[in-house]
Amino acid sequence: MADVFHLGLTRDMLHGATLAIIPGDPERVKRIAKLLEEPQFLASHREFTSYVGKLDGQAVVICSTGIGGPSTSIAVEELAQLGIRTFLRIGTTGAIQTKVNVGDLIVSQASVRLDGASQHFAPLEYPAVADFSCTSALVAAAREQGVEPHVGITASSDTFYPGQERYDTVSGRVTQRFQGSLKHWQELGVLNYEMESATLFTMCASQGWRAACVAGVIVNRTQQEIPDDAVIKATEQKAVTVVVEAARKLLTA
Ligand SMILES: O=P(O)(O)O[C@H]1O[C@H](CO)[C@@H](O)[C@H]1O
Ligand SMILES: O=c1cc[nH]c(=O)[nH]1
Repeated sequence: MADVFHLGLTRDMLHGATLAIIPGDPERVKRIAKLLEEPQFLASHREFTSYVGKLDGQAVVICSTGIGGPSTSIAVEELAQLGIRTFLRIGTTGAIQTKVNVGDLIVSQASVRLDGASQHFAPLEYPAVADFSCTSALVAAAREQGVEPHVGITASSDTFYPGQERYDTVSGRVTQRFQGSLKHWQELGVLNYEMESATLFTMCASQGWRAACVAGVIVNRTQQEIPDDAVIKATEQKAVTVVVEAARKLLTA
């Protein structure tokens, strides 16, 4: 029987791992696992697919979070119940600054809390901030791959469409709160939109766990809306390599 409600995992299955790599997309889990030693499929329930493997002999878990804060909060809580204390998110993202190109990587230092789930962990005044050592490991790992990541603030939204001020919907409607918000975030220096980091950072910082986030830029909202499949694949792979090498650094530090 599983030790936790949703993930279908027991503590024994994790082989003592304290670090997890957490993509949003379940399909990405296997691609990450291929870069580990002795990768082993663990479970697949709902949006949560998990593998365990090793980096330099130390156990690492990979578990998808699904899209958005609520499912991320479940994955992170249940992984923490099983002993995980460091969470490295690897995602995809839409940039909103002209200086950021499709194919670039963004490491989030902190996130604007446009989600709901983070408010179930700490009040809105509390910052959604990444762990410094994990963030530094992501930046160092990227540089070692010859990639200079953008490091800065991310807007983390519960919704892909209105919360990220997309008008290309059936109704074409964006509620008042978000009308003009993309421009406002641009002016405030926000780099990008994604959907999980605010929940992840808030729940981890407020409970003494470490979290960081690297994301591959698959669209730039100042240029185009629909991403190219080949670009998605290549960009994701770049971010996957960086997150695995960052995990290795943190495990051997
Ligand atoms: O590629 P993932 O990790 O899922 O991340 C991004 O992609 C999804 C939206 O398409 C959201 O989850 C967003 O945060
Ligand atoms: O624009 C984008 C692209 C990926 N993920 C998001 O949340 N937004």
